[in-house]
Amino acid sequence: MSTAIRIGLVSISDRASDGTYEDQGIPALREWLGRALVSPWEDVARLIPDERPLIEQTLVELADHEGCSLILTTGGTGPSPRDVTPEATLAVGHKEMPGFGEEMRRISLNFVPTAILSRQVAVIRGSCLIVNLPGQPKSIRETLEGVRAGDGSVRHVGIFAAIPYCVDLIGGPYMETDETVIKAFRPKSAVRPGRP
Ligand SMILES: Nc1ncnc2c1ncn2[C@@H]1O[C@H](COP(=O)(O)OP(=O)(O)OP(=O)(O)O)[C@@H](O)[C@H]1O
Ligand SMILES: Nc1nc2c(c(=O)[nH]1)N[C@H]1C(S)=C(S)[C@@H](COP(=O)(O)O)O[C@H]1N2
Repeated sequence: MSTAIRIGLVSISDRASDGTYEDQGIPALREWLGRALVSPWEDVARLIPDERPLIEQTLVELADHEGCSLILTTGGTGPSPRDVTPEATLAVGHKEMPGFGEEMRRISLNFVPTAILSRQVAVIRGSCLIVNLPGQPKSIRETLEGVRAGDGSVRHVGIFAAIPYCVDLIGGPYMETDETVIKAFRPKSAVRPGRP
């Protein structure tokens, strides 16, 4: 039995956190991970406003004290004055992982021309990978799972395909996925015997 990975889910929204509307970020993240992951996992969820010190403090708490190997944030990546998630993420990161942001913007352009307005980044802090997703709840599935053709075949692979191997490389638990949702890619040498 493999160790359950702890995944931080951080919804960053002024209006969801003050009750103006119901938060759909954390439910959407849970729903997608529930379909995508076949190995054990548990989440540590936080709903917070777009306040840079609070975002930094939350990311540090989840990475350093809650034992999260992966944190997914949603919201606050756009150009508005209150959108500061990328700045907070970069401030707590030890190493930037630019490929995630680049690839998410490419994937998202298949859905909306305003994809280029998302300044999303990803970083490694210690043994935790932190990835920003946009705030629109539907963008969670779009970026993690990618683009499908009308017949369900994959046209553009989602960024989650690269996350299990990245977590391996930083010392986290071995994550396995349901390949009908997202196929995790690992080099052959990194695939554990008896596992996909
Ligand atoms: N947590 C959320 N729950 C439900 N819908 C959301 C959430 N976050 C964002 N949205 C929707 O996605 C849109 C774009 O997200 P964005 O992060 O830019 O929010 P915003 O316009 O800065 O406002 P806020 O921070 O108050 O959610 C929002 O205007 C809202 O319609
Ligand atoms: N996949 C996907 N990416 C997306 C979107 C979307 O609907 N789907 N919305 C875009 C829009 S309209 C904005 S303003 C930016 C920033 O969103 P955020 O401030 O909610 O993080 O994400 C962009 N990326």
